[in-house]
Amino acid sequence: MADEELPAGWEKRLSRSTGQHYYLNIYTKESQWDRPDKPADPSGNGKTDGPEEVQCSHLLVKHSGSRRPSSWREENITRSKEEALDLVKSYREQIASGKATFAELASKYSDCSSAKRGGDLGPFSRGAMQKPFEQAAFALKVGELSSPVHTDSGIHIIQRTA
Ligand SMILES: Cn1nc(-c2ccccc2)cc1C(=O)N[C@H](Cc1nc2ccccc2[nH]1)C(=O)O
Repeated sequence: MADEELPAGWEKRLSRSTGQHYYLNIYTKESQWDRPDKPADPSGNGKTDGPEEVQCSHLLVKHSGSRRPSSWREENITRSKEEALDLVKSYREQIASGKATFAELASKYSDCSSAKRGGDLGPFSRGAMQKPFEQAAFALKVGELSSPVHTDSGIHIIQRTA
């Protein structure tokens, strides 16, 4: 069945990381997960809610409940969520205390394929990543390290780099 016409001013986009569709207001570049039922507001509210785009690195520790409990490091990931959280806290402590750099630990221990780039995900705008990750990333100042962030992929530490 043909996809129903979208109200004027909206574009349907596909999120690279979640595989879900989201909707972009072509005037304000704001995005939303819910399908719009009225034309996009061209004026927006005039206020910008922080940056349009951020760049982040992350270190992901997957667990048995992850959406895809497999990675370049381990074909079948069986650790529990609690064990994953303990690991994430330990990595965060090593980075925060200067014992290791973010890139050193991400390239060795991250269960995301971005490990090969020291965890760098490149720049992304709202709507591109799973919501909990997006909310945490856009709340960080440049250089700041997040607390552990839970998504369907596992448990992340995020560092905003730009
Ligand atoms: C969103 N993304 N970008 C890359 C990436 C980016 C740059 C270079 C190589 C890979 C990999 C991924 C990705 O979804 N990886 C998944 C794990 C994952 N899930 C995420 C959820 C949010 C943000 C990053 C995430 N990474 C995987 O490898 O199973």
